[in-house]
Amino acid sequence: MNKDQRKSFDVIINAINGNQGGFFFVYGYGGTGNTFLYNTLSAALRSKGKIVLNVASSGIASLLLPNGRTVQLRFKIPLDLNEDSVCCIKQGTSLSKLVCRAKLIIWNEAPMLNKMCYEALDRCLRDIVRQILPVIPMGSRQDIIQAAINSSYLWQHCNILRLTINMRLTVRATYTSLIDVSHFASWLLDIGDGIARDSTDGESIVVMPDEIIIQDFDQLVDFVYRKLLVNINNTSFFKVHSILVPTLEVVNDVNYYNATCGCRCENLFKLRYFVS
Ligand SMILES: Nc1ncnc2c1ncn2[C@@H]1O[C@H](COP(=O)(O)OP(=O)(O)OP(=O)(O)O)[C@@H](O)[C@H]1O
Repeated sequence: MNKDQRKSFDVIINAINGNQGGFFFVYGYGGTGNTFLYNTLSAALRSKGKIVLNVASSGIASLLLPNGRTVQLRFKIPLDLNEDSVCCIKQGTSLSKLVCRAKLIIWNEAPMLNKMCYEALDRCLRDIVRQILPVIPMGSRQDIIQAAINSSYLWQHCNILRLTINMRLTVRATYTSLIDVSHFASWLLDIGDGIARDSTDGESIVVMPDEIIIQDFDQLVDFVYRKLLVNINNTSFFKVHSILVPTLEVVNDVNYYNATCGCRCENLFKLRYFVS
């Protein structure tokens, strides 16, 4: 573990070993090793026979944790929430016993959900014991802030632990490429923080450096599916080579390119995102 991960690990493990209880928020942007830390915590506690409940706000995020479940499934959080909602866990059931015996609940991608989810779990637990914000359809900026975890009454009890080292970029970097990598990591952070360019009005134009731009499909397909024809029947090759694109039109363009160059690539996922 790096020093940030070690510090967070120790704070959480000490709180568990000392039976102090606690509510922690691990604050780290993508690649700083959040998942690595959760997996290490789970393994450390489970290896001593302690119960860890790994949950996540989405099905995809739950797959990243050992025995992960969605939070709605694990804690029976109602889908239609209001400020008085509680989880549908009945006293005396095996689920309530499991939750009571758990030493740690790890909630991956927590800020994605409305604060009413945590508050429902909090009420239920009282009875029996730089990420994506919640999606509010057609909601304004104020609506989203109002629904976010840090607007909850629980936030004042939260101990914030920070992860700052981008492990995804540094783990395989050679000593000489570390400087480039750290520049790239801080550029990514500036984009996330909205300070890569002037953004006083909430919008800004970010100029992408030439070296990270792929100009045409030839280059793109060659870059992602190098040695494609050799691996055409190798399913594990396609598990680790995918192209994410912003719109359906680009999916069609890339598929068309692949089809016409004699290659069938079915691993083309589309990703819609909005930059504001
Ligand atoms: N202490 C570490 N030692 C070695 N490798 C590490 C360490 N921490 C993280 N990594 C590696 O760095 C990469 C990114 O880590 P991880 O997936 O945990 O980040 P993350 O913050 O969860 O990212 P994201 O939010 O984008 O999923 C992974 O390949 C992971 O194995």
